[in-house]
Amino acid sequence: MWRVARSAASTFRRTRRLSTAISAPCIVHKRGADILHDPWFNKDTGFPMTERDRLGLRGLLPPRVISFEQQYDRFMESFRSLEKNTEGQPDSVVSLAKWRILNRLHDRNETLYYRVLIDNIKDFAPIIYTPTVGLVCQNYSGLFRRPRGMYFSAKDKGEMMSMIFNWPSTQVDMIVLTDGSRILGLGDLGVQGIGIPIGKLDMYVAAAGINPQRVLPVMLDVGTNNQKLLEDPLYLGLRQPRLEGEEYLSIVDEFVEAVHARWPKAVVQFEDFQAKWAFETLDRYRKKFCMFNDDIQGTAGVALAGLLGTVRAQGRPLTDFANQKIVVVGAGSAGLGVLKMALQAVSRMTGPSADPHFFLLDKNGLITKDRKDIDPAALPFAKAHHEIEGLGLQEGAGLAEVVKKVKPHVLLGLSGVGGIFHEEVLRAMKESDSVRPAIFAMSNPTNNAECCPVDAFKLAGEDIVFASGSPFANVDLGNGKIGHVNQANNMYLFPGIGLGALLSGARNISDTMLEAAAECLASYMSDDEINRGILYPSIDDIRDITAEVGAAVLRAAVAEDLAEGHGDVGVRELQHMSKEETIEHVRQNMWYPVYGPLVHE
Ligand SMILES: NC(=O)c1ccc[n+]([C@@H]2O[C@H](COP(=O)([O-])OP(=O)(O)OC[C@H]3O[C@@H](n4cnc5c(N)ncnc54)[C@H](O)[C@@H]3O)[C@@H](O)[C@H]2O)c1
Ligand SMILES: O=C(O)C[C@H](O)C(=O)O
Ligand SMILES: [Mg+2]
Repeated sequence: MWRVARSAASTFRRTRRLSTAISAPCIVHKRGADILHDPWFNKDTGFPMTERDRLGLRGLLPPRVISFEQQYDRFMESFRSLEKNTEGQPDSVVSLAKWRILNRLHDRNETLYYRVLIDNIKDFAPIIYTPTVGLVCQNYSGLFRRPRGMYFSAKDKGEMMSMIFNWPSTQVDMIVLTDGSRILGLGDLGVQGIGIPIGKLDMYVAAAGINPQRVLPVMLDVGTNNQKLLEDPLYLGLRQPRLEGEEYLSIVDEFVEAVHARWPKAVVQFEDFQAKWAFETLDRYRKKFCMFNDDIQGTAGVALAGLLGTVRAQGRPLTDFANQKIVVVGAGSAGLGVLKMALQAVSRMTGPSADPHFFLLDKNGLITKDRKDIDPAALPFAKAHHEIEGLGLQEGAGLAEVVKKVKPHVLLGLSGVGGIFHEEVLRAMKESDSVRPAIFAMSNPTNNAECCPVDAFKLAGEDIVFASGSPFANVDLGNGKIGHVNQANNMYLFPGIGLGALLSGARNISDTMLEAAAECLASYMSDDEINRGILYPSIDDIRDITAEVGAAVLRAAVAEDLAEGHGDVGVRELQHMSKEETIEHVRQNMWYPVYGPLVHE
């Protein structure tokens, strides 16, 4: 008989049971082996005898009943031995091995999977989410064993309204949708991009407590322009170039209508669409449905919270944000989203005639009003001749030159280009006009980060504030000093935005709701943390910060008259909740994984 040691290192949290999690019976329409093969209901050896009798499971399992806690410890032990056994092997091999062991558990027993994920989020987020999820997407066709989520392809035109009813769950609250055209900084990965909605929704379950039976990852396969994939005999997506123009939009329209016909109150998050479609679809749907684009809007809020934290770290009042010189590298969905929200923040501080000191670069260098065929979305941030002539800058100036001449307070990268903040650029940041310059290398995954923190602290100086999109270890600066590495990733906001929108029953997601989310994150950190260069909470606290962000978003929806209520809780009730009551209400509505009694019907 195997024995599971109750090791002191067990992370199983007995005290975390939330009152709503104390298991209401769960109705199951299956019996016997069908239950064991359904990860939503399966408890493996954890089925108590009475339940085995009730559900026709007697004899289908070994006789001994193993507790949830023992199962948990056994999984963690196999995970830790896998870590030991793969020591010294290439990072990609180790990461994929870790992803496989977690994915197998996900496929078998969702309750246990989400419990280990929640309790060990710091260790497991980099596997199920960024950066390993990028590697999984790159290798998806080879890794594919079981489907997860739904696939709507260009060949399904005219069928989507009936296809949506193939999804087995009666209720869906949260949908993450991609067309695979810009997966992290890895480009067009076609159908293989489904890994991103799956990873994002895992974060929704772990951070926002969305019931995993009510999430739906979706791939909209309109083809791919990735030649390597088109030539790969194992590629699982449509082997055709991407649809464009009206043909493309008609597919997205049909999907969105089908979803809203079946689940009118589901929140839809658009993720990793190439910039032109990211902006176009956001414009097209945001007033009609409860949706948002995470790369444009979620990222903007997280970056703004970090930028406001940077002002505090400099010992300046928040209103000084209006005077910060910020160089943004990358004028795509993320970079433009950040600048738009930053501009709104400056306008709130200084009035409509705000004149922020933002400099925007894309692959052709500094963007000015002299740029030919300028992207209209970049126009508000393009520099006029008179604004830069004193600095000796002109259209298309390179990054190193811009940094040397502008001496920015903040250098923020959302370019997708690894290492673009090279030595010359980082050394130039040492001459910044700020006492505490900030470097945000926000591109994902790890190899696409604009620089690594070791180089940043070494070349730009130990006083910098540093943030990256993918996780990196803190830097040992010697003399007992630590260079803190923040993870500026939209995971700090999208779960709360989605949860707040859902629980308010918002008709749509307004700028005010998104501002409320960003402000909540910005004010979460104490002065002491900020002084130590810590801009965001530890990922261990992600459930807590998500409850607060969710409440802030909900309250903003109510204040703006966008809320229609959710479930038994109507708008009136939401209106009468204090801030603390709203946070408690949000917490009470977060799903938490425990084995509840199963009742057959
Ligand atoms: N940390 C986060 O939370 C977060 C959120 C969203 C996006 N991202 C990351 O940001 C990156 C960009 O995402 P996006 O959606 O904006 O992509 P995008 O393709 O829409 O935009 C990329 C931009 O970078 C510019 N660029 C390319 N090469 C450049 C170069 N050599 N110098 C300067 N600019 C260059 C392009 O011209 C374009 O404007 C991706 O790596 C993505 O993973 C991170
Ligand atoms: O997925 C992430 O880690 C963040 C962001 O949405 C991205 O596209 O890089
Ligand atoms: Mg994204």
